[in-house]
Amino acid sequence: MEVTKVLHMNGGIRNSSYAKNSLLQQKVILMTKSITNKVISTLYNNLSPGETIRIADLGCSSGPNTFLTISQLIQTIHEECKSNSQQQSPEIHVFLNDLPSNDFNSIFRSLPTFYEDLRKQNMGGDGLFVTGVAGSFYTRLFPSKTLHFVHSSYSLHWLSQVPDGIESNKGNIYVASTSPPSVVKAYYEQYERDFVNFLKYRSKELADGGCMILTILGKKNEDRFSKGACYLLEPMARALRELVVEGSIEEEKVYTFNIPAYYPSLREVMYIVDKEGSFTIDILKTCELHKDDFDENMAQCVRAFTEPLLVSHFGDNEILIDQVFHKCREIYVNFMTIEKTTFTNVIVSLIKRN
Ligand SMILES: C[S@@+](CC[C@H](N)C(=O)[O-])C[C@H]1O[C@@H](n2cnc3c(N)ncnc32)[C@H](O)[C@@H]1O
Repeated sequence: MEVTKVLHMNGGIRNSSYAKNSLLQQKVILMTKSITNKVISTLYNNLSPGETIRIADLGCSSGPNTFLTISQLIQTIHEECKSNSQQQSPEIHVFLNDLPSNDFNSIFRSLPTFYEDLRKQNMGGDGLFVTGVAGSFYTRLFPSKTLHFVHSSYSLHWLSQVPDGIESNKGNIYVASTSPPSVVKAYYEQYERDFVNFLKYRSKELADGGCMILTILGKKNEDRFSKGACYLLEPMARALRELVVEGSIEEEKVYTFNIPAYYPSLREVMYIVDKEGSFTIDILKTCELHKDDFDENMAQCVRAFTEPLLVSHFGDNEILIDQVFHKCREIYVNFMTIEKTTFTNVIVSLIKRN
């Protein structure tokens, strides 16, 4: 599976779209607002007169969350202007990045309404420039020293590829309690390689004093089978195994399906940032979100971010995909009533070392 070609959230605004099934991620963006405000305020106060502030949102996807992130940032800049009695906000250039198969068309179609809403709220719109940037954030995306701020929410747990050497992970689609130690190691090592590349490239692209705030779906502790990730992916693994027993999918097909994602712990994030060395850690913490905090159909939520991967591996068979998620829905209901579902988010605020 070529992840950079295949991976994207379900586009558009149909029932299974990411736009309609991303409440969990929306809650997470709102949770980090105070940290983001603080960082943006500092950046604003350090701008030279007339300087354009350049911000990148990496893994922006499409739908309301894409615009929620930008409007929060713009609002903070406007509030800073007001409190400094400045008549005019600096020009703001926002780069929205995602993989090439992301639904950028939906974003571009929504832009006029977004600008109009900003004007209605007296937050300008004229000095805002939005640019789409298609490409993997595990590669260089921007010229040297051009960005002031990088934001990324719920994207950096995606890997650049399914780790090599995990053929023995049969019947699991991720790191599960029955995965051999070699599989756990391969997943972690792929994560470390990818995150190091991410930090290395961003350190080249950020201007001196530039900052990043990254929110990553993680695990609660060093327990490699920590529940957070299991809540999301284990029901799908069970659904696929049931479909093998029923004869709807070949066993070998399920044995070779693995999700290219890794959910790191706070200590793993800290270790990799320190080891790579381009950034100092300003804030590093975990925040938990409970399923009771948002009303979302988890099977639909998981469908919105995994369907393209399933289609690429099992074929574009709508009946089969419907079957998988029909089973998932039943499994989620049982799974979540037995256990109190909690999602652990690792939030890290980083400042580029000079
Ligand atoms: C769960 S969505 C998060 C979207 C949005 N930031 C939010 O909080 O709702 C993760 C996004 O990261 C993107 N993504 C994953 N790997 C990527 C990569 N290597 N480069 C750029 N985007 C990537 C996916 O395509 C997807 O749109």
